Formats: sequence, structure tokens, C-alpha cells
Amino acid sequence: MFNMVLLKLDHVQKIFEANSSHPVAALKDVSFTVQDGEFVAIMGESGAGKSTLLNIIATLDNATNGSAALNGQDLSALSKDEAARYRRQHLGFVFQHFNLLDSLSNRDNVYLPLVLARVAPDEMDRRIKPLVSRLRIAKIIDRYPSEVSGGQQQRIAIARALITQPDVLLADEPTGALDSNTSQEILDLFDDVNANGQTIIMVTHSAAAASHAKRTLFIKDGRIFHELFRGDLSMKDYQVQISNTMMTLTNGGE
Ligand SMILES: Nc1ncnc2c1ncn2[C@@H]1O[C@H](COP(=O)(O)OP(=O)(O)OP(=O)(O)O)[C@@H](O)[C@H]1O
Repeated sequence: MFNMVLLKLDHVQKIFEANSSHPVAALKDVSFTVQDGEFVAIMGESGAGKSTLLNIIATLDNATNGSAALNGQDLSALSKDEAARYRRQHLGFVFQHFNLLDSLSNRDNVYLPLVLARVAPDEMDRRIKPLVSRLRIAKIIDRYPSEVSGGQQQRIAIARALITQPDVLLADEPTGALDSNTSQEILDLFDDVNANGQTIIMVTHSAAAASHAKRTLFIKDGRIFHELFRGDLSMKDYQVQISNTMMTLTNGGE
């Protein structure tokens, strides 16, 4: 298969309150690439810099030093308006708390990014159809978010993220608010979506969630501490490796 670098982070550093007497180096020196079609998990303890990293990839924040580029586009070169357009055109987001609008039906929630991009209604209809069957949301698509379960709301949120056909799906703790069975269903769905060619980057605290990704990056104190590949391991064995690495990381070992 032809592999193409989709995302490239090169010596990214992020310092908050750089000019104060207490600057916070949230990211010290982070470099990695993500190929088109990969499913990458990012793990690390609270405060390690995961959200900061995701925000830079999401063009919601800029690196202090170093560079982040998606498809060759330097993200810090974008103005605020360009970044907003960029997010709409190239990125899909899935959050822990779904972030659906309660006043809109599930269908209109999924359509929302296309409405913002002024896509014609028949095109919206054409695009939602394969998602409805792939994400198994036919029965709930014309209900409201408050009328469906958390797992179903997350399916709607995933549909909303995918309907723009983003280069990357960015997921921030997507199973954090779900029970373990429902989490499993959502993670299986991520596998499915990734098998269809969708690149996914997922921040998670859960080794079970990370075991679905083909690669896991471990962040500690603003640096990449370790990287694990699933390779030929079963998901179960891989999950044990991930848990052990998290334990080493937490205990400060090498
Ligand atoms: N806007 C900000 N101003 C100052 N410091 C910040 C800011 N945002 C984050 N930090 C600090 O940067 C460090 C990394 O934070 P970050 O939120 O990226 O960690 P995280 O790994 O996502 O943690 P969690 O798992 O708890 O969400 C922390 O020390 C945090 O306090």
C-alpha cells in the first residue's frame, strides 16, 4: 500500500505564559508523523500535554516553537478565519461528552457541518445515507439527542464528524462517558471506520481503548516517552503491553 505522511510534527514546543515568571512548558519537544490511514492513540498521565498536543493538531492553538503540518499545510501559518475553515474542511471531532445540540434533531446535528459549509440539501442527503447504515443509526436519526442513549449520541457525533469526509478524525476520550459494553461498541465502530481508510487520532486514558489503535504514543512531561505498535499481537496482549507501559511511565521508570 502507498503510504503518505498526513500529519508531521517537528520539534513542537508549547510554552504557556511564556512571558510570566512561571512559564509552563506543556510540550517540550514532540516530533512524530502520522501516515494516511493510520489509527493512533495518544496516552499519558493527567497534565502530560495530551490536550495541548490535540489542540495544536486541531488548529485551536499554535506551537511556540517547531512546526505542525497537515497535508503539507503549516498549521501555524493559518489566520484565525483560515484555521476555522481549515477545521471545517479537513478535521472531524469526537468528544467525551458528545457535544450535540439538544435543540436540533440527530439528523440536523449530523448535517450541521455541511450547513455551515453551504452544501446543497440533496448532497447532504446523499452523504448521510452510507453513514446511517455504517453507524447503525437509522432508528434514531430522526429523534433528538435527549431521546437516545449515550452510546447512540456518540454514534451521531461520529456521523457528524465523518460527514465532511475529514482527512483526520480527532477523538478526545471518546469512550470516557460510556459504560464498558457501550465503549466496546464505539471502539469496534472506530475499527470499522479506520478499516474504511479513515485516519484516526485518539487521546485516551483507557488501555482498552488504545488497544484498538495500531500504534500508541505515550506522552510524559511534554515529550514522547515511548511508542508501541500492535503489530501481530492480539488486542488483549497489546492491551497488557499498553497497561504495563503506562505503569512504567507512572512510576517514573525508563
Ligand atoms: N492555557 C494554559 N495556560 C497555562 N498552562 C496550561 C494551559 N493549558 C494547559 N496548561 C498546562 O500544560 C500542561 C499540560 O496540560 P494538558 O491539558 O495538555 O495535559 P493533558 O495531558 O491533556 O491532561 P488531562 O489528561 O488531565 O486532560 C499542564 O501542566 C497544564 O496545567
